[in-house]
Amino acid sequence: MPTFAKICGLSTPETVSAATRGGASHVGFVFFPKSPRDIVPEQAGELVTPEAVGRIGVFVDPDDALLLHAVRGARLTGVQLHGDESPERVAAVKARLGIEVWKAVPVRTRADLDAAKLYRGAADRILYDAKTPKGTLPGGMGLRFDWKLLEGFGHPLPWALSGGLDVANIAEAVRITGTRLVDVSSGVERAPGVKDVDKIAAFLQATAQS
Ligand SMILES: O=C(O)c1ccccc1NCC(=O)[C@H](O)[C@H](O)COP(=O)(O)O
Repeated sequence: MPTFAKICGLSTPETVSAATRGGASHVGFVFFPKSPRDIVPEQAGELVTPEAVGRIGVFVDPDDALLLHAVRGARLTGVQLHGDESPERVAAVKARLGIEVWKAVPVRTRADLDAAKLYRGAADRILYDAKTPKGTLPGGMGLRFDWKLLEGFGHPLPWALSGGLDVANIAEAVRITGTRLVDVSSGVERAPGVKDVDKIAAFLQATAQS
């Protein structure tokens, strides 16, 4: 079974092209002003991707106006909710937008995984990401959690793994967790918010071989 990859936090034609040429199944655009990867929906809309590649917008506790604007402007096929959105809010977003909804679940301990169960029937996919320190960004920090926590966990929904992945650790991450979809941001950057086409290519190649 192949392992698919989402390259997150893209903002230029060159890096989007590196992701799609390298076989990424999804690209991610961040709509969060505090992030160094923040992009306006119209700019994301100009970034061309093949039909088969999912276009996922990343949001932190967005209101409906932002969601609707971004879905249209950036031609999103899905949204990733990376804040404190409740299961009810996630279900309402899904009903309103009618596209795929991913819910990020921050993980540091095994007990954190239980939050994923609350989103059964609300989200389409859980994205397990590393819990970040208070006062910092909720994602895109290059932090990883103990992947062994996922061993034996009964996943309530389709899922993806993220947090601190890079070319050097992707094979181990896939081996330990058995994940079929990974998500990366900092691990394919040369500085926060600055993606590197060679790192994107190397990560996707290593993922395909995992
Ligand atoms: O990437 C950001 O700047 C960001 C900001 C606010 C919320 C979420 C964000 N990113 C979400 C992602 O999907 C990242 O790819 C994920 O957190 C993994 O990031 P990294 O550990 O840097 O690979």
